[in-house]
Amino acid sequence: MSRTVIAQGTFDIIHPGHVHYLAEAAAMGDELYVIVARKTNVDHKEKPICPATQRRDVVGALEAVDEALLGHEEDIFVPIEEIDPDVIALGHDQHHDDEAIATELERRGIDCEVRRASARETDDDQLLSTRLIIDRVLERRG
Ligand SMILES: Cc1cc2nc3c(=O)[nH]c(=O)nc-3n(C[C@H](O)[C@H](O)[C@H](O)COP(=O)(O)O)c2cc1C
Ligand SMILES: Nc1ncnc2c1ncn2[C@@H]1O[C@H](COP(=O)(O)OP(=O)(O)OP(=O)(O)O)[C@@H](O)[C@H]1O
Repeated sequence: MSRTVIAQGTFDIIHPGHVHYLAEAAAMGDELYVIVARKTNVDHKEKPICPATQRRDVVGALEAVDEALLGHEEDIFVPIEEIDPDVIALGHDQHHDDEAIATELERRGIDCEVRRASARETDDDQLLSTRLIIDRVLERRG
């Protein structure tokens, strides 16, 4: 039976950390759906610069991704209910509580495993974070 995986994030300025996360998420199953966060739901850091449709289109063009879709504006569990995945792959630094997500999935009758992807490390000068890229741009061009 085919296993469906969901990954999620803001994906404002794409970098190799995103590519690593999505490749690892894809390897957890057969089909990878990626939910792209709406600006209104990004409240734990600066809001994204790029429009949601642009972020979705770039994520959807990555090799590991079967389908990228815009997240729901109010209830983040709506796309999950529709896709009915086997695995939710959380990013290594995502602020969401694994246990709280698992509890809500159970409450809604969604039988799905919650896993964490690993971090991509770098030993050179790569910028594996949207915030670091923006900081560098401001430093050099601001
Ligand atoms: C399982 C899961 C589903 C999500 N679904 C949505 C969604 O439908 N709409 C949305 O705007 N954000 C959704 N999010 C939230 C964002 O994708 C994300 O957690 C956060 O706001 C963006 O921060 P990040 O890029 O640092 O992860 C979801 C998060 C998780 C963990
Ligand atoms: N270096 C990395 N290694 C592995 N996963 C990463 C890395 N950077 C981001 N991700 C993952 O990609 C997903 C989307 O990340 P997000 O769009 O918040 O990017 P970001 O570059 O980390 O942003 P910011 O720097 O603004 O926090 C998250 O699940 C995050 O854990």
